[in-house]
Order: sequence, then C-alpha cells, then structure tokens
Amino acid sequence: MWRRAASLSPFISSSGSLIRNHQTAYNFKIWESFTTEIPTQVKGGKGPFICFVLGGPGSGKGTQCAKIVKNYGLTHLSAGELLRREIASNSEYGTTILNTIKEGKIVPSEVTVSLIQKEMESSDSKKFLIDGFPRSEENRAAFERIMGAEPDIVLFFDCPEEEMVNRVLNRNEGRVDDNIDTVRKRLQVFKALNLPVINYYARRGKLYTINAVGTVDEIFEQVRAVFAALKLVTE
Ligand SMILES: Nc1ncnc2c1ncn2[C@@H]1O[C@H](COP(=O)(O)OP(=O)(O)O)[C@@H](O)[C@H]1O
Ligand SMILES: Nc1ccn([C@@H]2O[C@H](COP(=O)(O)OP(=O)(O)O)[C@@H](O)[C@H]2O)c(=O)n1
Ligand SMILES: [Mg+2]
Repeated sequence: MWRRAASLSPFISSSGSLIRNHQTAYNFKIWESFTTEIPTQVKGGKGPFICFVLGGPGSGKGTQCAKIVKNYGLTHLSAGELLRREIASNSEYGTTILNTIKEGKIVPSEVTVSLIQKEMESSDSKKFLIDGFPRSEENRAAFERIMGAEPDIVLFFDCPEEEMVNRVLNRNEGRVDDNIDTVRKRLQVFKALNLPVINYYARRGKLYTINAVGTVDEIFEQVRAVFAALKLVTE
C-alpha cells in the first residue's frame, strides 16, 4: 500500500519543506518538491522503480547509496563506477572517458546511458538506485529517449562546496579526479549543468532534498524518512 509522504514523516512537513530549518547550500527552493502532491501510486506502469541520486562531488552519494542498498535492497548503479570500469577494461571508449574524467567534464551521454542500459537489462531487479546520473540535461534527455523511462524519485544530497572539497581531497581511493584542480572544475560543471537538472525534478515534484552535512547516520535518517514515507521499496 502506498500513502502520501506528507502525513507520515517527521521530516516532511505538509507546508512542503523536507528538512525543517535547513538552509540549502545552493539556496535551493526545496519547497518546490512538495507543491505537487505525490501521486497516489508510486509505480503505475510496468517498468522498474528508478531512483536517481544527485549531488556535487563528495556530497556523499556513494556512501548513502551503500546504506540504501543494505536497508532497502535496491540495485546500485553508479555512473562513475561504470565509467571507471570501462576505462579499466580497455574498451574502445576508455581513453576518451579517462580524459573527460580528468578534466571533470561529462562523458557523452550515449556512452553512459548505454552502460546503464546494459546493467539494467541484464538484471532481474525491479528497483534501481542510479547514482551520479543524470549530470546534465543532455544525460537526462538521452536516458529518457533510450530507456523510455523517467525516475520515480530523485534524491539530492545538498552540501556546501568547501565540505565537498574537503571530503574529495580526503577520499583516498586513488581516483585521477580527486585533486584540487579537477574538483574545482567539477564544481563548476555541477553548478552549470547539474543544478538545472535538479531544478527540473523539483518542478516535477520528484525531488527530495537531503541536508548532506552531519554524520553518515544522521544523513541516512533523512533518507530513511523519505523511503519510509513513500513505503515503496520495502514490500
Ligand atoms: N557525512 C559524511 N561526513 C564526512 N565524510 C563523509 C560523509 N559521507 C561521506 N563521507 C566521505 O566523503 C568522501 C566522499 O563520499 P562519497 O560517498 O564518495 O561521495 P560522492 O559519491 O558524492 O562523491 C568519502 O571519503 C566518504 O567516506
Ligand atoms: N553521468 C555521469 C557520471 C559521471 N561522469 C564522469 O565521472 C566522474 C566521476 O563521477 P562520480 O559520480 O564517480 O563522482 P562523485 O560525484 O561520486 O565524486 C565525473 O566527474 C564525470 O567526469 C560523467 O561523465 N557522467
Ligand atoms: Mg560517488
């Protein structure tokens, strides 16, 4: 059974703000997410449930996705991981992808969507967590065109820039893009190309903005509130 979020979660007020007293890092209009009532059925059609996970570099997407997987059993597809795997496999696109990532730019959408498509089509899962995608309007349009699907919900991990920079520089995963020059570029790309996508989903009433400052567990409590309120993936 699916119920409206507004009446269920302490984090989601009926006046429309997801996290009370939360000043967003990008002066984001989080109330927009709730000006549209959430549909009475989360998944009306035949396709799988799709949750996009967005946020700047180092905002904690991957960390929170791991907890979502553990608690709710969604299948996690990280666009960045799929691209890094492609580089490691010496595919024909490997060099282009590597150079694009080093520059902090966005890999052509057809490449990324086809990697996501392959994973989704070879999986039996009915619920996907797609992390770090769509990074641009072009990504978004390509996914809709190629997959013929839209996300059911979008989580946005909203984090101040300096916090993101600190986290990335301390990530220690040996990534070619975790250095100060590339991070600065990625932040510019995030603001120029990804914020418009986030705004788009806010206007569509699909966006859930999470305050990404705090401990991992504190942040996950906000995520839990969204999933609990939607009652969509635990049954
Ligand atoms: N709430 C948090 N507070 C401090 N550090 C965090 C938090 N969440 C994640 N991190 C750390 O910050 C870095 C970036 O997190 P990650 O999940 O990889 O972010 P993203 O996927 O958005 O780039 C990692 O080293 C991670 O361990
Ligand atoms: N949809 C995507 C996702 C990632 N990428 C590339 O992969 C890089 C790393 O993405 P990521 O999602 O692993 O990075 P984080 O935000 O997790 O730090 C991005 O900076 C882009 O260069 C892309 O081009 N298109
Ligand atoms: Mg990540």
